[in-house]
Amino acid sequence: MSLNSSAHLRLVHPPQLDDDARWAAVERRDAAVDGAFWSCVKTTGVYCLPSCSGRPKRENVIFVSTRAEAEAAGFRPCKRCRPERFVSGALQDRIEEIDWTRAHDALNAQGWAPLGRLLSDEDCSALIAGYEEDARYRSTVIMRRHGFGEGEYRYFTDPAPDLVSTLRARLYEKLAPVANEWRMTLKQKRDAYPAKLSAYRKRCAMAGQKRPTPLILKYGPGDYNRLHQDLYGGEVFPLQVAIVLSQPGRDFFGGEFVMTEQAPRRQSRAMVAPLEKGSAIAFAVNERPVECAHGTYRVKMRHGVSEIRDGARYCLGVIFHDAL
Ligand SMILES: O=C(O)CCC(=O)C(=O)O
Ligand SMILES: [Fe+2]
Repeated sequence: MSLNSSAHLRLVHPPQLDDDARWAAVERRDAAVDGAFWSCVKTTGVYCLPSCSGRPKRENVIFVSTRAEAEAAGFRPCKRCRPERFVSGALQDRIEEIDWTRAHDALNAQGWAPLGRLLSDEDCSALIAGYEEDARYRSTVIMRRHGFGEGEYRYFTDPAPDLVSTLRARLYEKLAPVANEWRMTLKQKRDAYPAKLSAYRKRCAMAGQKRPTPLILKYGPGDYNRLHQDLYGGEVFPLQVAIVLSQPGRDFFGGEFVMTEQAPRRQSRAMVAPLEKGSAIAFAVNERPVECAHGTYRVKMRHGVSEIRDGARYCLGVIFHDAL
């Protein structure tokens, strides 16, 4: 099975349609142009795929080219056609389409940011099927043996499949500016994070951290992941990404992605991130700065997964520093 995300491309270069052609496509409910544009319905406040079964009036519809534009204008995803679930095109383009300004604001405000759907059903299935292929992995961890929880995970060997390498390299570039901002705010002595993952991995290697950290986790009924921090040595990139590969409420029940934050002299706060199949979350690995009237303080974050009550839950973890 191919893990190359271009194997199931639908629209690599969406045709540039004028508004009349867009409206004609909406009238025919043309799934072939899904992803090429989005129709926002002023009367209902939702935005839709061209193939949506809804029947808006022409005068109530405006067209936009990206979901970020629709959301910025205050429109919500339609409950019928679920435009937030739609994925197509090259993975790089999906990553570009994320509203990174909003993600950066969320990371600064709460230490985590939903990135929306990044992987297609086919991507998720390929990664899950690949879990059984020993040659892809450098090691397997049975969580109980280390007191990490119940379940297991496997670290990809180098080079990881295209999909995983692309995700890691491109997401790194988007998150490095936040990492550098946090480094400055927290007055850390470490050098600036380079713009490219390849340069950062060289730095990890100089610190003796040479083993790749992207992994797939697999949980069954009764399994869970204790609150933890993914630190693998002194070299730390302060953000990481997780992508759930199974659909909650169908493939598994329970198994929520949980985070806690510990501020100085405060009780911990718990946060739960809603994650659908294929959707990604970026979050703080260990510390993040919080600015207040008196200056800046440091908050510690941990993450884990609540008990899976039934079914199977797989997750792709993308950590940017390598391991000792
Ligand atoms: O299974 C999950 O959602 C959490 C995975 C995790 O701990 C990680 O990606 O670092
Ligand atoms: Fe983790």
